[in-house]
Amino acid sequence: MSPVASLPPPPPLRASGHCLLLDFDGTLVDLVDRPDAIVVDTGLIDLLHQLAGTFAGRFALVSGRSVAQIEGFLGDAAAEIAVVGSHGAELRLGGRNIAPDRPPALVEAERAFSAAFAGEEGVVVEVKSLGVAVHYRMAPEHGVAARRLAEQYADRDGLVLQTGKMMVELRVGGHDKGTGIDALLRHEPFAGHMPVFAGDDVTDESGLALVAERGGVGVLVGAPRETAAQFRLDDVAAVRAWLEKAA
Ligand SMILES: O=P(O)(O)OC[C@H]1O[C@H](O[C@H]2O[C@H](CO)[C@@H](O)[C@H](O)[C@H]2O)[C@H](O)[C@@H](O)[C@@H]1O
Repeated sequence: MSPVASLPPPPPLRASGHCLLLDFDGTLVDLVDRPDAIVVDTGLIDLLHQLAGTFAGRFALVSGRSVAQIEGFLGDAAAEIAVVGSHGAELRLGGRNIAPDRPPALVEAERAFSAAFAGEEGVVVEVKSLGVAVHYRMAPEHGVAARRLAEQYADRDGLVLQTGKMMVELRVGGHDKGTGIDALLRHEPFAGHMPVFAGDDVTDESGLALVAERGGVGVLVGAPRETAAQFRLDDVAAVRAWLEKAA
């Protein structure tokens, strides 16, 4: 881990010998109040198409969202891109999906979250294929209660508690973005290529650490913090400007 210090911006992206892996929320799209309210503009869709071509298919999104959610946001563009979803638990590559079963305890947690926060304005319960999250960006005063409730369900059926930006989540354990990227790099066309990964959240740190271990390029997006990344960009706009130069 690098101490909190100023990291330089990343070098220009090179497709030759590299593969490109990008976090989604906070890296490619700006964070907004509600998980379903992100804006995927046509400029982003065009950029993703171009990057898939430039990297000859060695291009993946690595997200805490499920593969199905990413596909829903990207539409046809998703077909050309590999997706590591659900914090590393799911992999969709070449039209094939690899994912564990949904544990029954997630259904119970989903019911408990929905009951606890029903009618609480500003709290959003997000149901995912391998996780359930409580978002309190619009009502931060509910953060402590959300975490306490999540703690009650953590460890049931192997669920783990995952914190994120203004949210707490219960998700299938045994995976993280590092293990997800590791799995991806074992498959063609990614195998044998140096990974470049950019992400903003603490959940991206396992991915940044894995990439650093492999001698790849890790880019922290956002304010300086302790990180395994070697480079930093300020925000989504800076990430997109960096990607556009390569596309
Ligand atoms: O790994 P990521 O692709 O960065 O996904 C992480 C989480 O992103 C989403 O939540 C975050 O973005 C929301 C929309 O901007 C925002 O309202 C929320 O506060 C953020 O935490 C998504 O909803 C989660 O499922 C992902 O795990």
